[in-house]
Amino acid sequence: SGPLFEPFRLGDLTLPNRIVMAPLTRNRAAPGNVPGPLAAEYYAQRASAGLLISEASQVVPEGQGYEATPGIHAPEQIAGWRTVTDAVHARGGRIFLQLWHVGRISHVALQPGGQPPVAPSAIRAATKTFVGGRFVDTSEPRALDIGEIPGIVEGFRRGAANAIAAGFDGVEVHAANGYLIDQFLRDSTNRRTDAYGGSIENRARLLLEVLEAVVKEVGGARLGIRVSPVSPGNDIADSDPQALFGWLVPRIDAIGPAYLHVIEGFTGLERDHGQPFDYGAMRRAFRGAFIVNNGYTRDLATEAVAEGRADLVAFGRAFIANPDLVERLRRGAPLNEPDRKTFYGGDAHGYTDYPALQTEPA
Ligand SMILES: C=C(C(=O)O)c1ccccc1
Repeated sequence: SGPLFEPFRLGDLTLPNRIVMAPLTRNRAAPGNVPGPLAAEYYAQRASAGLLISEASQVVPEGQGYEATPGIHAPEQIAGWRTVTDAVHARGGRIFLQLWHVGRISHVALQPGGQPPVAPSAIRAATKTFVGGRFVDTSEPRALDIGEIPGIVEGFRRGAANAIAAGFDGVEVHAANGYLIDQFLRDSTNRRTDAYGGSIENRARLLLEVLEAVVKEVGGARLGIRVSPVSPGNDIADSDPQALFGWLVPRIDAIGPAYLHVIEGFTGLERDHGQPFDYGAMRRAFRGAFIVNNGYTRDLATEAVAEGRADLVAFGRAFIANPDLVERLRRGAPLNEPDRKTFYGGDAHGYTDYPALQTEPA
């Protein structure tokens, strides 16, 4: 039934197909930023994916930027995630957790002690976040002191260790979409004059330190990285993304992660957005698995895998609305349309109540 349904070896895992559930923020965590009561059901419903990647989960309290996103830094959060991984494994699934720190994409109301969000430099993002049921302007951040950076790296390492303790099969470092690590990578947001700013090598230092710490903790087989080379979302830009990633990818490759997950174009919008980017060069510079994402259809995904441009294809919105996306793609069945009004926040509606295809009567 086609290239998307060939098994694939990812680290120590055998994925039964090439279809990945992309990380999706759903803002349904319970108080204490614990996974919500429906999270286990939501992920278990989608366990037929080759690989599930969880919603982004903050590694430290100041890494939270939106209401009701789960953490992976407190014991009760680890316990909450354990119910999710147990439910996915009981259905024969495999799941990675996405490790997150939002940096400046936050608001003082979400910050411990109402402090300013942290960032590489004190440059406010021209964007909004969601607090108290309303969209509000992100707050003015403060620049991290160089002495605080080891604490950020430790936060990611600890989060990775906590994710494995919670039963995850691996972790994905979130280096995309204008969040903290991406803010360090780009010269529009990183104006530091110390060893973490200026040259590409300096701007990439935090990411590589995080990857080194996490790979030491969990091993390359259980490590993935997500990047978005040219997406402008969350008010991010760079003067030369091709040079940045041309320098970066061989060094990511040398650390030996199982996969590189690449968002093509503008996250959630057009794939051919703005400046052209040579994704093929990235694919050729990386020896691990290559996951592509953003607006893929069954045909586009089949072509990408058949032509060797990707090993795996991640689907976001399609997985929100189709718990049995794998079966629907296998059959070429029509897909449920996602309801954008219930993407962020709420209850079971638009979360665990999307229908699967009726299986033929036995
Ligand atoms: C973690 C997110 C990302 O990577 O874009 C996110 C956060 C809030 C809403 C949608 C997506």
